Amino acid sequence: MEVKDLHKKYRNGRGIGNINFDIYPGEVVGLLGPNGSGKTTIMKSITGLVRIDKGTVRICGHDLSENFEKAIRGVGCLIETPSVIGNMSCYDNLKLISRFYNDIDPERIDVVLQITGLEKYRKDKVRNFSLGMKQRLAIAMAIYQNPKLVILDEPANGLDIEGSKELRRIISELSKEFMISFLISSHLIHEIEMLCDKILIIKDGSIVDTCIVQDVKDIGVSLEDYFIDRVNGANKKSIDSI
Ligand SMILES: Nc1ncnc2c1ncn2[C@@H]1O[C@H](COP(=O)(O)OP(=O)(O)OP(=O)(O)O)[C@@H](O)[C@H]1O
Repeated sequence: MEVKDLHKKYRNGRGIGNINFDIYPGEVVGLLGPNGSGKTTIMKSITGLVRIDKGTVRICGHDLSENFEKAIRGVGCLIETPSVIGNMSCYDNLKLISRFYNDIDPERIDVVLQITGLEKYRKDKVRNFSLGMKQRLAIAMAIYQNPKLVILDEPANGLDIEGSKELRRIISELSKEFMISFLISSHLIHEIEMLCDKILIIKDGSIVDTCIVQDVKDIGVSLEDYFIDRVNGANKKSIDSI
């Protein structure tokens, strides 16, 4: 995916501006920034959930504003709370999704249940699921249509240690085995550090830095210190010289 010169201002003057980034196949990219910095607005802008003022978003070669249906077909997303139906079984929630995609063999339901480790709960009512299981089901729903890019807004929120670990396992498997790219926002810096290859640091609606997690580790700086340095506006030399 390719995002160029993206701008979105709400009526109150807040929003995002001059956003540029690429995500390559199989890459896991984190959006890291303080509250109100614009992470959700970026995610909503690139999925057509808010109307952008300026810029281009290309997904799998399709321009989001010119060819919305083709572009969005390549995207699975989980923004805000997972929309699962409690009084239906796990399988039936997926069956409902499958109705939107006549061209996909419904056997894909079994595949996504297996990837997300939910096969043994397939008949269970979702209202009895833990938050981590609901989150896994939401991911199963997001990947049903074989997306090339999955967008997850704060996916580890409220998850316990095991739930977070399982989520990381699923994301890592999908990115490595199926070359699915991910764009993930989080406040949880350690979660982002363990999950992501690349991080976009957002402040006041702009990307103030793009870094490769391994490069930060290689210079011997914690991602936390690196992030604080960037958000506080220190220049690159200050951290490079540590
Ligand atoms: N619908 C809206 N109308 C007006 N202003 C908005 C709207 N949605 C977000 N904003 C403002 O735009 C800015 C960016 O908000 P956004 O929700 O994208 O940030 P965020 O980084 O996702 O925040 P958080 O980490 O708290 O979820 C904030 O100042 C916010 O108050």
